[in-house]
Order: sequence, then structure tokens, then C-alpha cells
Amino acid sequence: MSTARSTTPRPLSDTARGRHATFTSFAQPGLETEVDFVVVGSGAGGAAAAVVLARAGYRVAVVEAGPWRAPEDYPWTTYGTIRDLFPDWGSLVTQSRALWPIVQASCVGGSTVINSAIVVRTPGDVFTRWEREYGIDGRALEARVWEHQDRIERELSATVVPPDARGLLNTLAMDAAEKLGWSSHYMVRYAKDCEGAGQCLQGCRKGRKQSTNVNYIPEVLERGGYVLSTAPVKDLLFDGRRVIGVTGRFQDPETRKFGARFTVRARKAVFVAASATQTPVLLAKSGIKSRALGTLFRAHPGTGVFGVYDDPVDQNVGATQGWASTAFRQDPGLKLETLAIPPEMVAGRLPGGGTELIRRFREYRHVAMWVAAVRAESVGTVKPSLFGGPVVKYQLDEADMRKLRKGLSMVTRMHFEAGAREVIPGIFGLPYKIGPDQIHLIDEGPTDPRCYVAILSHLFGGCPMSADPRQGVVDERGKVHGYEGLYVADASAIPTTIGVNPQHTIMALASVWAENLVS
Ligand SMILES: Cc1cc2nc3c(=O)[nH]c(=O)nc-3n(C[C@H](O)[C@H](O)[C@H](O)COP(=O)(O)OP(=O)(O)OC[C@H]3O[C@@H](n4cnc5c(N)ncnc54)[C@H](O)[C@@H]3O)c2cc1C
Repeated sequence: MSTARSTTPRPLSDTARGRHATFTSFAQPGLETEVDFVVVGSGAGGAAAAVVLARAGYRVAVVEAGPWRAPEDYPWTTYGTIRDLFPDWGSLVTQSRALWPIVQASCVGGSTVINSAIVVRTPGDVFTRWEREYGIDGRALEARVWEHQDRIERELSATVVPPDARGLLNTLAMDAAEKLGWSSHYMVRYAKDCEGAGQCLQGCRKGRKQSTNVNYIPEVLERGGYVLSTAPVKDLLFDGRRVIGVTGRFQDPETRKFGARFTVRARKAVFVAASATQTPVLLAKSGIKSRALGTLFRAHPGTGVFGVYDDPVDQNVGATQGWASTAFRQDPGLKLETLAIPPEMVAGRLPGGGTELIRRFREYRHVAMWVAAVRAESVGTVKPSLFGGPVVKYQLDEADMRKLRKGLSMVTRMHFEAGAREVIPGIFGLPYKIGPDQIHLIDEGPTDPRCYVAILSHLFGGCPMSADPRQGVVDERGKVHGYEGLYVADASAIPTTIGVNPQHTIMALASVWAENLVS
């Protein structure tokens, strides 16, 4: 049975391979080492910071909680992905009236391994807002973020989904948007020669998606750095108010039991990039004092509807996500996208059981899912639970729920424009299927979050950036207020939602903050 083993992917030189330490057995000896910089987490933020530091000639250790899997070793199934590449079987949900799943990965490459690799530049108004509300020098940051985004686009092969990989899921959406006169586009993604295998969310077994485990993290090793995988950091190490390293114990990726201790000391600084849910918790558990810690947690919650077409759509043939519209980012505050979910997840979204479910599932080849993600203004908190994991309290307010409802009504309209016979709205209280003359049922639908099966995958805040230490955990250099040698370089530092997919922004911000320490 394939389980969560930790391997070192090929191709890597033998010396680089020797600098990857991972759980091997409960009898393995402890590990102690010293480097210039420690980076906690190897996802979008951590990998981007680590490679900038390594290219400047520093010795960097990337310490990652999850296992390192090569693309050809990714699990085939959604179940396997959740078991092997997600933290705690993907069990983190919002603590609110609605228990919405918070989707993240825990493996070398972080959530970039299971995401759709969509690339969107940080819109200029985001920096203006950070300047106005958080005292950041927005103009200076904007120029540097865009400069790094140029570089990252080149290095990670940011390209428009090629025509052969679009599939009907995406071309139907483009046709519908054109008919409605809505501005939209085929997506740009970090993918080299995408074949449209429809497997982004399980990890691209073809190795086409440019997640950070196949580029920046191997580069850090080749440049003389270290990677510790299956190595969850438990505590930061201090010398007074200076952070001087990290410690924890290797974890068996199968049993999740802990083994030998590791301690990695940092001569210069520690960057924490463990994600918007984990970084605030690690800082809090390590004793960092900040009244803003765990505050301003935000997200772009999203969900979708299925259009049912007479002819097969085969939504898993073609890019998982290949079409989008950002025309409604400001008003009402939405992003519309296509999203092919695997058959097992489609089955989970269809109400009913037994023969009724089988009957409904027979239409699988004929359904296409289009989604709306809300640029939400609602705010929540992330705090450590008694057992050490994150507790996320977050719920969309009435205004944001109306935006979500509006988005679902808009993608429903698109489906009918594209020729769908019916739409499955998936909203509690509405009929299983609606026709073109029933879109008003969605417009008038409930605003109770419990009536919607939404998820959170774009996360922000928890260690927000602000010039004011009472409002933010980090300053505009990513440095934790009141401490030396401690930086945050992930989504947790972003104080607002941005209304577009966040990976490009996170990578560029992390790069800017790493670059500050090398120049
Ligand atoms: C299904 C899905 C699809 C998405 N699609 C897109 C998309 O197409 N485009 C886009 O821009 N964004 C997308 N996103 C969002 C994007 O992937 C995230 O915003 C981004 O990866 C977050 O970067 P990060 O560095 O904050 O965290 P992550 O990338 O999640 O990395 C955090 C890493 O830190 C590790 N870690 C946590 N705790 C510890 C610890 N104590 N010690 C050591 N390591 C630790 C984790 O295991 C993880 O590997 C998607 C997300 C999901 C879940």
C-alpha cells in the first residue's frame, strides 16, 4: 500500500541528496546543526524566501513538517492525497455556525503541490489599501513585488493554459462569458507544457505543475543548503529577545509518532512560513508576545454549482482550472473560475444515497463545475487549541454571504448561456436542479452559511503586517515587532484579502523580505 513515505526526488546530485534529512526510524540519532538562515515551511512563502537566501551564498536549512514526495510518487486518489499530503487528514474546519473545511497541504512544497498554480499579479490597489490602513510604504513595496513577480513568472514557466489542455470545462465558460459581455481570460499558471491531465488537486503526477518541491527546494539543496522533512518545528529558540533557531522531533509520516530530536540554530535569522493557520500558532506556542497575534484572519471562501449538459463535458479532461474572470473583483467582490473536481468529490457533493445517488451520479460525464470565490471582508482569529493545533474562528457576515450568493447566481447564468439544460445549485433548501427560469431562487436564497458547502483555500492574516505594533505582528520587512532575528514570510503576514489567487503575492513578498537581508 502506498503511504506517506518521505523520499528525495530525482534528479538531484548525490551530495545534495545527502543534505536531505528525514524520519528513518525511531532509533535514528538526533540532529544538531547550525546554518545562516532557518526557513520553517517549504510552501509558497518558505521556498521563495529560501531560494533568494541560498542564491546569495548563505547556508539555508528548510525545515518542513510534511514528507517529500516526488511527482511520480503522489497518491493516485483524493483519499490518498488527503491521507498523505494533508495535515491531520484535512480535518481543520472553521469554528462557526458552518464548519467549512480549511484546505492546505503538509509536504515539501506545501499547498503549491495540491493547488491549481494559477498566477495573478498583485493588483495595485492592494498596496494602496495596505498603505492607507496599515501604514506600509505601498508604492515602494509594489515596485519590488512586481519585479520579483516578473522573475518568478520566468523561472516557474508561467504560461496561459495551452489550447490542447483547455477541455470543454474551460472553453464553455469562455463562450458563456463572451455572450454575456463579461471580460474574462484563460488562466496563466505555473505549468510547463500542461497536458490537461486534470490532476492539479491531487498533485500533478506528470510533473508539469511547477510546485516548489520540483524547483526552488531542490535548488536550495544543490546550493549547499539542507532540507529537513517530516520535521514539524515545535519551538523557536531564544537568546533574550533574539530568535536563534528552531527545535522539534522527526515524525513518522505513517504512524505520526515522534522520533529523534532535531535542533537547527540560525546565525542570522529564522523565517517562519508555516502558513496562515500554523505560523500564528507556532509563534504563540513559542511565547511571542503580540496583541495582534492570531488576529485579522481572512479568506476568499468559495463554492460552485454544476451545470448539466446534454453532451458529455468530461470536466476532468483538460486543465483543472483554466478560465477565470476578475471583472467583478471590486464590485461586488468576486472571482469567477472553472474548477474540475475529481469524481469522488462530485459524488460527495450530490445529495441522496443508494440508488438515488447512483442515478444522479450517472450524469457525471455531463456536469461542469464553475465556482465563485468571495473577496470577503469578514475577519476571524487563529489561536492554539489545548492540544496545540490551530483553532480558526471565522464566518462570513451577511454582506459577504450576499456576495457568495450573487456569485453562484452569476455562474448559474453562465451555464444556461453556455447551453446547460439544468443547474445543480447545491444550496440547502433549493430544489436539486433548477432550470433557466429559476435563477431567482438563488438570488433569493438563504444567507445562512450552513446552507452552503464552501471551502477556504486562500487564507490570509494571523500575523498581519502593519507599521503599528498594536495592529500588526510584523512590520513591512516581515520582521516580528519587538524581536530580533525573527521574520514571517507567508500568507499569515498579509493583512487583507486581495481578490485574486494569492500564491504569486506570497512568493513575491517573501522574496522581497529575504532580499532585504542579503543586500
Ligand atoms: C486546493 C487549493 C488550490 C489553490 N489554488 C491556487 C492557485 O491556483 N493559485 C494561487 O495563487 N493560490 C492557490 N491556492 C492558495 C495557495 O496555494 C496558498 O495561498 C499558498 O500556498 C500559501 O502559501 P504559504 O507559504 O502561506 O503556505 P503553504 O504553501 O501551505 O506552506 C506551508 C508549509 O509549512 C509547513 N508547516 C506548517 N507547520 C509547520 C511546522 N510547525 N514546522 C515545519 N513546517 C510546517 C506545512 O506543512 C506546509 O508545507 C490554492 C490552495 C489550495 C488548498
